[in-house]
Amino acid sequence: MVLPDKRQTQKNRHFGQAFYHAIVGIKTVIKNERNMRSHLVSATLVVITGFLLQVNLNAWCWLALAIALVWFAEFLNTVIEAIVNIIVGEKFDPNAKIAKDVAAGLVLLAAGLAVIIGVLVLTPYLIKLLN
Ligand SMILES: Nc1ncnc2c1ncn2[C@@H]1O[C@H](COP(=O)(O)OP(=O)(O)OP(=O)(O)O)[C@@H](O)[C@H]1O
Repeated sequence: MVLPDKRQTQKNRHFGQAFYHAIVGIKTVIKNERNMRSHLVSATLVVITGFLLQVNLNAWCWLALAIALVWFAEFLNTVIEAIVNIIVGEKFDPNAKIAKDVAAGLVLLAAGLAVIIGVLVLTPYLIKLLN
C-alpha cells in the first residue's frame, strides 16, 4: 500500500487511503475535542451498565442509538468549527458565532436526548434489580 501523503489534496486513490483518512478524522476529534473524551467515558459507562444489568437486544439498540447520536453531533460540531475557522479565522463574525453556537446547541440537544433514552431504557432494569 502506498504510504499516505500528509499534504495530500487530491482524491483518495484506493480504499486503504480512504480508510486511513477516516481513522485520522476519528483520532482528530478525540484528540482535539475535550467533550468527545467525556462522551467516550459516558458511552463506556453505559455499555458496562448494560452488561451488568443484562439488558435485552431492544435496550442495546436504544443505547447504541443514543451513543451514536451524541458522537454524530460532536463530529458535525467539529466539522462546522473547522469550516468556520477556515472562512473567518480569528476575526469576530456574527454569522460565525451563529454557526458555532448552533453546532454546540446540537451537541447539547443530542446529549440531553441520550440521557433521556438512557434513563428510560435502564430505569426498569434498575427497579427490577432493587425489588
Ligand atoms: N470567529 C468567531 N466569531 C464569533 N464568535 C466566535 C468565533 N469563534 C468562536 N466564537 C464564539 O466562541 C464560542 C466557542 O468557540 P469554539 O466553538 O471555536 O470553541 P470550542 O471550545 O471548541 O467549542 P465547543 O465546546 O463547542 O467545541 C462559539 O460558540 C462562539 O460563540
